[in-house]
Amino acid sequence: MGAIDVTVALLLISNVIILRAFAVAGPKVIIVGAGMSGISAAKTLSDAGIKDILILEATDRIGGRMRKASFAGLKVEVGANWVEGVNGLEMNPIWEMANKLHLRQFISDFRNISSNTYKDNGGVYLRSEVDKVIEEADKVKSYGEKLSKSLPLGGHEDISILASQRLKDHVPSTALEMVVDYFNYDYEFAEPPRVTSLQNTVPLPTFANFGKEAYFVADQRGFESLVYDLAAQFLRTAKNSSIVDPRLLLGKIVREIRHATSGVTVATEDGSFYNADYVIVSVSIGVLQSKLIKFKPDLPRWKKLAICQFGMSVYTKIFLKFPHRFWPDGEWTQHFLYASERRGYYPVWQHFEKQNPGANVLLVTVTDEESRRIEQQPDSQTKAEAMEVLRNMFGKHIPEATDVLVPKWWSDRFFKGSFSNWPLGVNQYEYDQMRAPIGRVYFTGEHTSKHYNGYVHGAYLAGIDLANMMIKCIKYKTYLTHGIQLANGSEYLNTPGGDSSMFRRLIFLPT
Ligand SMILES: Cc1cc2nc3c(=O)[nH]c(=O)nc-3n(C[C@H](O)[C@H](O)[C@H](O)COP(=O)(O)OP(=O)(O)OC[C@H]3O[C@@H](n4cnc5c(N)ncnc54)[C@H](O)[C@@H]3O)c2cc1C
Repeated sequence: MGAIDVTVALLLISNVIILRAFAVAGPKVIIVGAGMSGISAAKTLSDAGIKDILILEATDRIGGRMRKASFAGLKVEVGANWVEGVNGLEMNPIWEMANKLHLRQFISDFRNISSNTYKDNGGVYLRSEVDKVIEEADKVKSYGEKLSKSLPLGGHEDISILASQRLKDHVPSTALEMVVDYFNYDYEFAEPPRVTSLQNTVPLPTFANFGKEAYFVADQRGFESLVYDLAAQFLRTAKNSSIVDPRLLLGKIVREIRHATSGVTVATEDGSFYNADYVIVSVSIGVLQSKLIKFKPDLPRWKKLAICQFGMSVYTKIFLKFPHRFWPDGEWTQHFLYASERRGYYPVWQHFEKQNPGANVLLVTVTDEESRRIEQQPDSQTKAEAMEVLRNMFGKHIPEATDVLVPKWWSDRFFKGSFSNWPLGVNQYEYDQMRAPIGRVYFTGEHTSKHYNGYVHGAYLAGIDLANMMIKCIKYKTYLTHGIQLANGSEYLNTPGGDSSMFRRLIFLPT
């Protein structure tokens, strides 16, 4: 399968039936997007013998939100950086993959953060003062966990994390309380506790199942090398390891997906058309919300509502290069906090002296509204703001940063944010609607992971689950739908152990 002649395509697009006449035997599957979930879905199909696949990726690389960049002589991660959820009851598959490749990774130990919390008017807080605030926050969190577990499963009584704090009569309000609160929640979900669902995030399945530890990847090959390694297991590569398989097309921006009971046609921005039996859409929930891709016929209203209700947060990692180090070095100093009265103002900092001694690089993370604000201003302004904060922490005589890197995930039309966050107001049923296929159009991506939305392992597992579901449908010549009453021929589908409990009804395709 490949690009078909544009004139023929224009003729064919008006008649999907004719298009099908050009098809060769066997299911063909187009995968939109070559991030972790798209590649993991494609590999699962390939392993099951479905080799007639075509991956259409908008950018000039694979990996999506796992992306390294060159900065100050280093390779830094502008997207995913941590293997989150390690050393628990279950094995995080990403941890296994990272170890197989011997990625350089460092445990992130935040225990000493209370010795490294800075006031916005200079100096650090007393350790005992910060410990007291952390202890109080931990008590409120434990209360939230108990409350969350007591809520009815349907989600109709879900509350926000902030509401649980209010119930415990503890709403962070001082600069110190706010930065600890930010560190506990916004630093993980990239949205504030007022937005985030208690029931679906506390406790978080990632840490409950895979373990509480997180490992920071600092490897010149990049975290993205996991995706390349996965791709190389089923796509042809050249001697220099670059992927040369014609089933992966880069720079292909999908703008339209036509779907019917007879097949699908995918149109790209450069005027090409591709036809197949099925399409898997692995773009982010932010891209789905942005309508970059038009569906014809349009997605049903219930599906669009579910997509629009879910959260796409913004998490921005700002890197700054300095001529020399002026921050404390040594064990336990890697992470430090800045407690501003303006919640979320350049709050969480990190140095790389352990990973890259002498690199003289700092990383500061901002999220949500601050991220959106920063994306809209010149990087020089962002650097000036960060410098002012650093001078508040370390004094007037620190050197000026010589370089700054500000990734812009929110403005990028192929991402529209960093990762999904489960907002208050979306129950399990609506979440399932967001993930549900529409006829021959299937959806994957981190935002469709049953337990691990927002994470690399969520993207990986969602791709596998979705592909397995599709394989079943192909095998039984069926397709799945959700949320609508079907005509004759509908029945129930049970897939024990699978992730398709949401898909209640099954309809037979006309053959
Ligand atoms: C700043 C940041 C920090 C993060 N930190 C962590 C972390 O520490 N640990 C962790 O586990 N997770 C982290 N994540 C989340 C993690 O990166 C994602 O959950 C995961 O990589 C998503 O993979 P995906 O395949 O679902 O989506 P993506 O990686 O977004 O893949 C989708 C692909 O679709 C392509 N695409 C989009 N539109 C089109 C179109 N119209 N046509 C064709 N192709 C298209 C995109 O270019 C992209 O390659 C972070 C993410 C970001 C951005």
